[in-house]
Amino acid sequence: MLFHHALPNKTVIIGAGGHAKVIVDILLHDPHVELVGCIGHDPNANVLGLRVLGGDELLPELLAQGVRHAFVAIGNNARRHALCKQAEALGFELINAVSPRAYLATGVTLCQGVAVMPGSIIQPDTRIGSYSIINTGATVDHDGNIGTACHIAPGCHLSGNVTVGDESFLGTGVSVIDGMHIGEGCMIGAGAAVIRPIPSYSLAVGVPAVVKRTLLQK
Ligand SMILES: CC(=O)SCCNC(=O)CCNC(=O)[C@H](O)C(C)(C)COP(=O)(O)OP(=O)(O)OC[C@H]1O[C@@H](n2cnc3c(N)ncnc32)[C@H](O)[C@@H]1OP(=O)(O)O
Repeated sequence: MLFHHALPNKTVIIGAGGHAKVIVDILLHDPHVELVGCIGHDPNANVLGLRVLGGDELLPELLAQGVRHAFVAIGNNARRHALCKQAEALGFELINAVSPRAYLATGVTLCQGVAVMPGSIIQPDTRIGSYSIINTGATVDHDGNIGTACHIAPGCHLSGNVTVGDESFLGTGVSVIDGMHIGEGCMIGAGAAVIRPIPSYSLAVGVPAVVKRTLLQK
């Protein structure tokens, strides 16, 4: 009987800041991934010893050299979203970075380019849209629906049946009661408790969360 051992996917990290460090820490332990370096503007950035190769202009050359996989490790939602689209348009396949210390229950769907950090828990039948981040120790309970390019920051707790629209950011430690809908392009301040639906493009803060102002749409 022949055993086929697939070679690890050569992968470039787009981004070289603090968020990239956390992603690299996860992917360094993934046997399916071989990290070739980071894309960033500071050649001296310290990304857990991974080399900063240069700027975005290197991406077509890397692709030609057989680096077909990428992960966009940028914290800002709109910027990450745009860079993910650019990388895909160039021909990269975006991988997921899922910590082995996260718990993903039955029926969880992760789309492309998703980060799931250590200590996070995603409960049954929840969907995490492409390019979203479920950060350290955050929990998303059953039947959740997180849109594209969202960021659920460290220690957030989303109860069952919560939906979050595209590019929304929930700051550290946000709590959301079950069945709530947070629209797209929202920013929810650290420590807020969401007990009423939040309209799209709102900045909401506090316990309970109230809308402070409307944000500019793209
Ligand atoms: C691994 C990582 O590090 S992931 C990154 C995690 N980062 C975070 O969680 C950051 C979360 N960010 C926040 O909470 C910010 O304060 C934001 C985004 C809500 C608001 O930022 P800004 O747009 O700069 O607003 P600004 O600081 O001017 O505050 C606006 C008002 O909201 C209040 N406010 C801001 N943040 C909060 C908050 N978290 N809770 C309660 N009130 C708040 C301010 O006091 C101010 O009130 P005022 O108008 O009565 O004076």
